Amino acid sequence: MAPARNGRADHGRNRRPGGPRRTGRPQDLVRRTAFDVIRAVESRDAYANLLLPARLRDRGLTGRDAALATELTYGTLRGRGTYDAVLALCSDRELRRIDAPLLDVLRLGAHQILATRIPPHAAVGTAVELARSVSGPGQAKFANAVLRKVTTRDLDAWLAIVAPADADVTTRLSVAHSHPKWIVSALRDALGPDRAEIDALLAADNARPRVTLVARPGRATVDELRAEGAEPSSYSPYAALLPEGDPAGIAAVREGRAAVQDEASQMVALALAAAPLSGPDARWADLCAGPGGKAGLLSAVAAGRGARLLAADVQPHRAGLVARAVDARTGVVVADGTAPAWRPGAFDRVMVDAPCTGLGALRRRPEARWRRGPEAIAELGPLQRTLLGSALDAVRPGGVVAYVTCSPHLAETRVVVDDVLRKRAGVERLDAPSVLAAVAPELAGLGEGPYAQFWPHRHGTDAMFLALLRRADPDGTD
Ligand SMILES: C[S@@+](CC[C@H](N)C(=O)[O-])C[C@H]1O[C@@H](n2cnc3c(N)ncnc32)[C@H](O)[C@@H]1O
Repeated sequence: MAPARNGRADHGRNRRPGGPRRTGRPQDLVRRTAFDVIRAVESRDAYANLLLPARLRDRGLTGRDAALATELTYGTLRGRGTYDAVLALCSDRELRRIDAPLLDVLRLGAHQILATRIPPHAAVGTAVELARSVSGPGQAKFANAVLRKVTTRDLDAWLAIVAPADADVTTRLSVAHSHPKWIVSALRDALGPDRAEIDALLAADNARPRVTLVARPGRATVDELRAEGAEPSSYSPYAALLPEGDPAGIAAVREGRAAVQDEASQMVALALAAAPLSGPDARWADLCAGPGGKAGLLSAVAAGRGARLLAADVQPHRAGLVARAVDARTGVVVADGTAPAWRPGAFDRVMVDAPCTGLGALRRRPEARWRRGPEAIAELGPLQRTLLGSALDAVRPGGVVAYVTCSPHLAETRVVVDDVLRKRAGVERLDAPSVLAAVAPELAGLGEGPYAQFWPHRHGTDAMFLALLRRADPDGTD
């Protein structure tokens, strides 16, 4: 059940030596910081994962203080759907009539009361102080009344009321796991009818993801990462898990020889490199390369095989990030993949990691689920289809295209591939689960094929989708 009860927060021990007092005062810097980030996310579409580290730095919050501020920010953003359902029952005002900043204070308070170990009286006290400084004394009284009601039950007891067992399944799951209904429906469609599995998936979306590193082959080794505290990982031969600490503390990461990269993201790049093809195998391309996760791995694998990668992105600053992730042999260009600057059939292997809703990475982007609605699917569909078509034009007969999304939504995955292939003869679907299993034999649970779908609750990775498509080669032997 969500929100995750994984809070390790202990407000009594979060005082910075010589810093402001932390409890019950407006200068409670930890909660203020969490509030400021939550507000910026809600009011000006800021990204928590970018803004929070900057605010922590500005305010000199480190160690336990930084960990608490991070937990409160992410936990509140993730759990918003559940907390709003509880707050609606505890408030004599409709939530839409509450000032937006005050509502954020209430959500932050509800998170502390229901999903952390912070004693309820301290959670209420600090939230009321925050409400006073944000909205004035009258609103602080209101916040006090609402949050005191929240303290009358624990999370399970509230869930029994706001997400009762006899409610319609999508509604119950949506409230209990704090996901918008349209996302619950889409995930159920993609995952299949198993009720326990959808529960597990939604819970996994609310858990903190582990930090996975990639040792870019030829530039760093997994042993080197392990010597600096990383642990073995399950699937990718280049992956290691970092149980704690800052990845930037590892020399290979600082030097760009290793990086933070989800393991499914590594595996889909390795699957493109491993897909069987006949004939030359020297020219590879990544049409949507920014910020360079998959291109960084592909360029290193290509270098080891005497091949060369061309990495493109339509956005100049993202192409700039790619240039920092790849080796010097790799070409990096600012180019629109739908209006290619390369001749047809120029490449042997092509990656198209299409822009998508990112529904497969909800663990990492706590606010993402509230940011866009189902209309995003329709908006992205034409671009996804055009990019896949361009990739199929860019690969030579006999060459292979990987179509990848960090989303399991059927309308962004198999429906896109099936639509494009329906209008195009001479393209074969390779069995992506088998190709992946050839890279990592213990990898299972990716679906029946020919497409492969990773899942957070099964694989501990993002929900990444992979289709491997090979152009027919009239002269080939396959
Ligand atoms: C899902 S991200 C790619 C992530 C990347 N492959 C990685 O592993 O780090 C999609 C990228 O496609 C780029 N993009 C969007 N439209 C594009 C287009 N028409 N041509 C090329 N790139 C495009 C975006 O700028 C974005 O960087």
